[in-house]
Parts: sequence; C-alpha cells; structure tokens
Amino acid sequence: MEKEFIERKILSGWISFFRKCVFRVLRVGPIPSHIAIIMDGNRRYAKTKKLDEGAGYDVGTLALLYMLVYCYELGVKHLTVYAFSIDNFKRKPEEVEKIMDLLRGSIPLLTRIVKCCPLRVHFAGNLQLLGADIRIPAERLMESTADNSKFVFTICVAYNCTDEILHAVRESCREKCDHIQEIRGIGASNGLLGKNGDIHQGDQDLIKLEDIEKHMYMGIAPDPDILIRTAGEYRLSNFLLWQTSCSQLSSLFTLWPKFGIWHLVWVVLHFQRNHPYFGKKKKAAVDLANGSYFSSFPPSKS
Ligand SMILES: CC(C)=CCC/C(C)=C/CC/C(C)=C/COP(=O)(O)OP(=O)(O)O
Repeated sequence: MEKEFIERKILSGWISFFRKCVFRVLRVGPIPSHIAIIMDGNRRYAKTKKLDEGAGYDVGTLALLYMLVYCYELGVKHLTVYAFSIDNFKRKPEEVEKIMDLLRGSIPLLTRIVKCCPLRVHFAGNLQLLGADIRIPAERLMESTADNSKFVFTICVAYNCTDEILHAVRESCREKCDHIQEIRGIGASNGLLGKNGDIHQGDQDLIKLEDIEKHMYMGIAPDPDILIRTAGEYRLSNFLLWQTSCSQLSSLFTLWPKFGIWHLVWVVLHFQRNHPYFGKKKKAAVDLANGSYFSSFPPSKS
C-alpha cells in the first residue's frame, strides 16, 4: 500500500515536472493574456460513457479545475468560462439544479483555493436571476478577492452578451442623465432623462464607448485573445459577442470533459503561429536574407 502511494507520488512529480518543461518552452513565444471557453459536450460525454447526465457536468467541472491550474502555471492572466447562459434556464429543472449545485459547491472550493493562490474570482452576468443562496456568497467572494490582480477567473453565469450590452447601455444612460440633471441644476433625480423636458440636441453624444465598456459585466478583463469552443460547435451562442471581434476562434471536436493539457498546448501553439510577433520576425528574416531589409529605411509613413 505504502509502495503504491510512493510510486504514485513519484509519477505525479514527473508529470508536473514535464508539464512545467512544456510550459517553459511555450513561454518562449507570446502567451495569450485572456482565454475564454464555451465548455460544450458535457451531456454527450455522459451519454458516450453511459452515465447519467449529471455525471457529465461533474467530470466537466474537474476538467475546468485542471484548466484553471494549467492557465495559472502557463502565465495566462484571465480565464473566462461560460458556465450558464440565460437561455439555460429553459432546460429541464433537474439539469438547471445540477449546474446550480455545482456553482454553489464551487464557491467554498474557490474560497479555499484563493487562500493558497492569489486569484481574483469574478461572476459575470445578471446575478439578480440567481437564487440568494448563490448570489450572496458569490458577491462576497468577488469582494474579498477584488484586489488580486495576478490571475482573474471569470465565471459567466446567467449571462448572455445581448443582455450584457443592454445592461451597459442602460447604466451609461442612467449615469449621464444624473450628471446632466446635476449640471443643469435640476438635481440628481431618479435618473430619468427628459423629466421637465430637459433633453438637449446632442445629449446622446455624451455617451462614449468607454462609458459602455465600463458597465459591461466583463469590464474588468481585456478582450479574449482566444475563444475555445469544444464538441465541434462553431456557434458563439451569444457569448462575448462584443469582446471577441479580434479573438482567435478555436473549435475542437473534443468533448469538454475530455479537454486536457495537450488541447491547451495545441490552441496556444496555433495562437503563437498566427501572432503578429512571429509574422514580423519571419518577414524581417526573409527581408534580411534577400537584402531588402535595409533598403526601405527610413520607413515610409504609409
Ligand atoms: C464551478 C463551475 C463554474 C462549474 C461549471 C460546470 C460546467 C462544466 C458547466 C457547463 C455548462 C454547460 C451548460 C455546458 C454545455 O454543455 P451541455 O450541457 O450543453 O452538453 P451537450 O453539448 O453535450 O449537450
């Protein structure tokens, strides 16, 4: 028994050493600062393994915890996952309850993880749609980790991007209305522009892009460099539509519970291959080889 325990310890030590070596090699190139994931294929995984549907989500949650560790070790700064969309409320009640149970259980687990890894946990979405038994501990965890900046783990729950945009536009209007009413001497009201007929031509221009972005649920994170979707799906399913205009989309046929370190390595290598950093170096090397590198100096403005 003891021998088996020692053997297992040695093996896990080797695996962790090997992983660190692989990550060190990957870090020679640019590392994505933000990875977002649509974790599809949990029920299909359960079906292929002849398990009940709930077990698919359990294995999916385990895969997510591994991914959290890998991203942290690799030097990624933000990991965002689509855990529950607003549309998911329409699923069978037992399925909704299963995911809610996992979220409920994840809060004490993350609280323990935060004690040894200084990560920030952020729940993005319309949290008012959640039960108070999840919302209140989630808000407390967000508050208590808000100052951790080394790594941000965002769980999108009761989320979809059109709702996020609507929320951000409404909040921006409310903020500007209060501001306008204050400066025009009406006094901060309940935020209704137009009260006392006080709309001026051009007031709409006071709302800037930064105002909207500030009020997005994802406002704390830069736009993702990579958006991964598993289980062979190519749709965005209303996830981070605003934030992914320049992201690399990686659709993998693997079901989410089977997603592991090699899938992550493949996605990061693909990102590095397409990264402008390498493009520029490659072009410079070709130009150097054929002697045209210095012929374009001083560089033209075009
Ligand atoms: C702690 C924490 C954040 C837990 C998250 C748990 C987890 C893995 C949630 C996945 C949610 C979800 C609706 C995935 C889609 O797979 P699907 O159910 O649509 O499966 P299918 O594509 O095979 O139908």
